[in-house]
Amino acid sequence: MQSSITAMDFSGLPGWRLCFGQAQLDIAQQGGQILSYFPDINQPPLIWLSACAEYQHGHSVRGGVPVCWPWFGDIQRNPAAVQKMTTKDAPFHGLARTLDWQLTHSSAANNGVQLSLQLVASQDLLGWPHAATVQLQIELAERLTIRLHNHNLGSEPLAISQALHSYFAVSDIRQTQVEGLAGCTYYDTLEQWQLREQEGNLKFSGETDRIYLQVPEHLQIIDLGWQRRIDLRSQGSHSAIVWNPWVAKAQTLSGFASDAWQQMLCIESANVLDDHLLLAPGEQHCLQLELSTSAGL
Ligand SMILES: O=P(O)(O)OC[C@H]1O[C@@H](O)[C@H](O)[C@@H](O)[C@@H]1O
Repeated sequence: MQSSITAMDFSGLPGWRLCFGQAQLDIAQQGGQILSYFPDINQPPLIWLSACAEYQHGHSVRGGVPVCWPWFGDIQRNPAAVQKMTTKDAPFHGLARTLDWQLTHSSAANNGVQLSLQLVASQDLLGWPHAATVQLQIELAERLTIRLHNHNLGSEPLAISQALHSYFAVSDIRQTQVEGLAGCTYYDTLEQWQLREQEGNLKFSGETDRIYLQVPEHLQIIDLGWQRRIDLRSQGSHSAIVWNPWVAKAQTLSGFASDAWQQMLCIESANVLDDHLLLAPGEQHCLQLELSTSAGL
C-alpha cells in the first residue's frame, strides 16, 4: 500500500498529512490535534472538521480530535485532586489543545503510517507546575489507532483528567444512534448534573451534553442515513462524553456554522470524574482509541 507523510500548512498552522492507500489524515502541530480523517478519500469523512473552522495560534480548531489535558472541561467540575494541580486561572478543557507539540517520530511504510507528537510539561507550564509528558501516537493503517500516553516524571503523585475530544461525521444527527451505552449511568450536565441511566440505544432529539460512566470498550455509531457503522474501541478509558450542541448552542460556538450540528457528533473517550488518573512518580498510562468504519447496518 502506498504511504506518505507530507509537511503541511493549514491556513497558517503547521502540521502533516498522512496518507495510506485511500486513507488520509491531517494533523496540526498545535494541540497535537487531528484535524480530519477519511478512511477513504472518496467517501464521507469519519472525523468531522468544521467547514468554517478558524486556524489561529492559541485557539483550538473546531472539529477533528482536540486533546483535553491535563484536565477536562471546567476545572471546578473536576475531582479535588485534579483541581489542586493547577495554580492559575484554568482554561476550559486544559492547556494542551492550544500549545505546540514536538514531533518525536514519523515513519511511512507499506503496512502503515506512524506519527508521534509530545508535549513536555515542566515547572514553567503556565498554571500547571509539574513534570510530565503527554504523547500522542497515531497509527494509520486499515484502521486508525490513537494513543494518548501519560508519564509522570516528577516526585509527587499526579492527578489528571483528559479526553480525546473526537468530532465524528454523521449524515444527520437525527438519523444517528449510539450502541453500547445501554445500562450505563450518566451525568446530564444540562439537567443540573442529575445522574441517570441510559435505556437502549442513545438517540438524539435535542441538545445533548452527558458524561457516561463505566463505559464498555466497544461503542458503535449507527448512521442510518449513510448506512454505515463507526466502531470505537477504547482501552484505558472508562468514561465518555457525548455532545451535540443542537440549534441554539450552535449559534454561540466559534468556527461553527449554524446548521453544522446536524452533521457532527462528539464521543469523547476520557478519563474523567472517578475515572481520572492518579499517577504515582514514574507511573505511565495509555488511553487507546481504535476507529474503523463498515458499510451496511
Ligand atoms: O467550545 P469548546 O471549548 O471546544 O467545548 C465544546 C464542548 O466540549 C464538550 O466536551 C463539552 O461537554 C461541552 O459542554 C462543550 O460545549
